[in-house]
Amino acid sequence: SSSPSSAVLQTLFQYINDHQNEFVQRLGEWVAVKSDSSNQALWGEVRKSLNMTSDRIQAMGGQVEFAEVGTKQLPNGESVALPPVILAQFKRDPSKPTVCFYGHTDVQPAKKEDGWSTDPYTLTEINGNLYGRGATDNKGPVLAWLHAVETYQGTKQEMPVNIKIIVEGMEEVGSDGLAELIRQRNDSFFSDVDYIVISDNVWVSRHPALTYGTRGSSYFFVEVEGPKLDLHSGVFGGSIQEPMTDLIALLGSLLDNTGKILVPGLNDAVAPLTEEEKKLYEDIHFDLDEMKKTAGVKRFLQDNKEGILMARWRYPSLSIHGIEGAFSDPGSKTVIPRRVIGKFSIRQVPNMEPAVVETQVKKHLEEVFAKQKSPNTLKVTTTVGAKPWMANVNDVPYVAGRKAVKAVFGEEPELIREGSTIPIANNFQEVTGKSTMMLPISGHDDGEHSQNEKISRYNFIEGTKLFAAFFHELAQLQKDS
Ligand SMILES: C[C@H](N)C(=O)N[C@@H](Cc1c[nH]cn1)C(=O)O
Ligand SMILES: [Zn+2]
Ligand SMILES: [Zn+2]
Repeated sequence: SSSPSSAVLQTLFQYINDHQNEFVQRLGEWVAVKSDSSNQALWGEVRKSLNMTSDRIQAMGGQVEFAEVGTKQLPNGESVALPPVILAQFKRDPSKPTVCFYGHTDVQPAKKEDGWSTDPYTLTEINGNLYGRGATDNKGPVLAWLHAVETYQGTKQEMPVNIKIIVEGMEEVGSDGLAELIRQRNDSFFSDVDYIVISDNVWVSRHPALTYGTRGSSYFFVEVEGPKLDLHSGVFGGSIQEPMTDLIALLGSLLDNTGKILVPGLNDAVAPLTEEEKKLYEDIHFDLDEMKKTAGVKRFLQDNKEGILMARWRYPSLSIHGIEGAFSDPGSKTVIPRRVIGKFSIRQVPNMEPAVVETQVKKHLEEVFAKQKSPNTLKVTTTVGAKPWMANVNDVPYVAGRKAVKAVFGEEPELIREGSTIPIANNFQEVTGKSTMMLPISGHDDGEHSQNEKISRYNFIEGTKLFAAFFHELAQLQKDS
């Protein structure tokens, strides 16, 4: 239509189209930084990615504070300073609503030899897709927010909202220190924030979506220690109880072949499924066969859309991730590892409590280990402990989000939940009491955490338009109220 509102949006969208190559090039510069937070040796790169974010914000006239969030104790007892968190803001107009967007510039590990078709740290465009570690999780979306602000400046349009920004570099390992920072700054940085918006998850189909729930997560380390050094299996095999045998028994006791978690009591807390909730799954677009193809699996544990979405969104799941200390190189070394650490995580849903889950898991593992009658020692520790998060889809930012999706994509968004975890989402809501929403721009097949992670040029550029339109729609809602 030719309303003044749509004229503003058309001007913004034109600028984004005209500058898309510049935006993609900048994403390439960001992806080139190996900001893998899981590897402490790469925290310098994490800091570099935060510095690049800060430079961009400052180039647009924003003020940046690098907030220190304390130290992390390493397994060897040493304490190291955590990468800081960016708290940024632009000049404030008290008559306008304030949006604070949150994102992260750290990434999951990636090596070409893991099976990537291109170098993970060289953004490579193939058939409209931009491949690179962090392209979608979460450098692309963070840049898209900044480009949306830049678009208002570039088109000389007045910013319709005030902007605050939080960017961290430790999300992939559980957002160390961030919850405490939010508590400390609740009465200062957050006091004038109206809405917190996160864009760190994916759609479930080719249709745009708004997300109103995420699962929580607890990460477990199960350590079994035996002999004082690795031993020859030809000499000691058969005469000692091997730590790896104990660990396999422990890990094997956690879930069955239907995906059911076998830790006693754990499933009891799960919120019951209501008829009303059941109906919500019917209209979601989700192509089971395409999903199978994308993931390269022969079948899922559930044979219908509703079953798969419920397993992803509203039921807990347990995944075993690895065994530290086990022989994992190619070849056939005949060693008995002296100490092994099994790693698994449990995704948590409403109404589960990470602290209760931790107690249940520890009790279960201790009981299984007791049955092993092992002379070895068992140690169970946890990290992360993130709660699930749920929003009210009638809140103002969801209304603005719907209008913005309509303006950019010409359709209504799907209302979805997310199986992954954004550790800080629940803290934002509980500590600040501010309305928190998730506005994803990443595609359902972007492969977060996988080989060949990507964001499509379409999602990156239309996503930038979505954010620009979101600012506009949010301000319009305030004017209309
Ligand atoms: C959804 C987000 N992009 C993400 O990948 N989050 C991580 C956070 C996490 C949870 N446990 C440890 N890190 C995830 O869901 O794996
Ligand atoms: Zn992420
Ligand atoms: Zn991630």
